[in-house]
Amino acid sequence: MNFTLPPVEELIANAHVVRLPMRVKFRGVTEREALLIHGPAGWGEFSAFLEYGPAEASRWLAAGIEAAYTDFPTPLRTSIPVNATLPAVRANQIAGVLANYDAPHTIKIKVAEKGQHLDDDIARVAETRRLFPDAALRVDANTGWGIDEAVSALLKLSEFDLQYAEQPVPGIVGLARVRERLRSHGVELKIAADEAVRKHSDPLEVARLGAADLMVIKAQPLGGIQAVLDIAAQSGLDVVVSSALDTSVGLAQAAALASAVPQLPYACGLATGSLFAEDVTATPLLATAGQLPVRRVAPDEDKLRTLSVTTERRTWWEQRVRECYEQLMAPESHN
Ligand SMILES: O=C(O)CCC(=O)C1=CC=C[C@@H](O)[C@@H]1C(=O)O
Ligand SMILES: [Mg+2]
Repeated sequence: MNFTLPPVEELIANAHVVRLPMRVKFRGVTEREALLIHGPAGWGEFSAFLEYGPAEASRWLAAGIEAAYTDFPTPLRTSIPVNATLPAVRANQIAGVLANYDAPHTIKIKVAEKGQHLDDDIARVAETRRLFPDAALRVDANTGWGIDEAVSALLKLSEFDLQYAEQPVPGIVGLARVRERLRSHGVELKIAADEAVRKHSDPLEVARLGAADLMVIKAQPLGGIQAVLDIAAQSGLDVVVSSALDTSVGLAQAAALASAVPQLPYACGLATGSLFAEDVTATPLLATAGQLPVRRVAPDEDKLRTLSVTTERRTWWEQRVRECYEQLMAPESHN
């Protein structure tokens, strides 16, 4: 970390825990909990997914503290081109979900959802292509396929003209295999690494092994803006800055990260504010015509009140902050 950790009691004293309802199920959740930290530089977000243990979640805490205690970097751009994100909904729900985004020019479609089949993915991608004939389409399987399955699925899905496929299979070597196998079929579909970057002990391994064409990078999961800018610079790969399904406070940090990345050849996955039915401010960070503004976000007091969680959940989050803080204080911490 490039800043001194404030005392944990100070973090807890200045924290608010909220729960936001979502318009549509995403990543298996219909509600999203987040702890927001108020600090001298503004607001930060700590919203590691509930199932993550302290080692992984501590990077998210470092990011939240960074946002609350340090200034955002000097922006190289004032707005960020963003994609709409389409959860693994049925084909007849697509138009309704995408109506929550203002004129998207790029759409990321979730595929390989547990309990669904390749036919569902084909129907979803085909219908999205029918509705948006000129949009750039990409798919994200979140490691949901095996190698053979990924190759046959992507051979079929690439008929709809895909910009890239994100994390079709688990691991780093798996990505490289899928990429090679597609090429041996004459399909030059680009492969993006996401989980292989943010969940791996070494986020640069993908780049070192040349396992993917581009990297998805996220502010909270990778420990904050400065940590991610270092990873991006060292990787030498093209990057796509994506959200961690954050509230508008976390999205502001992610947009600040995207604003400071030297090259942004692809739209970023930062339009996820549109997936929420409620946000922490009456002026949430939403995209207009595929562009997201770069600005700080402070939650509204009345939203903090109406969206606040039960005492029991608040206690759970406080305990989690303490456990993650311990990790950040540990001498072996890589953060
Ligand atoms: O990249 C996007 O378009 C939106 C963000 C997004 O897809 C995700 C946000 C949070 C958790 C992840 O499962 C998921 C992703 O895999 O990229
Ligand atoms: Mg992904």
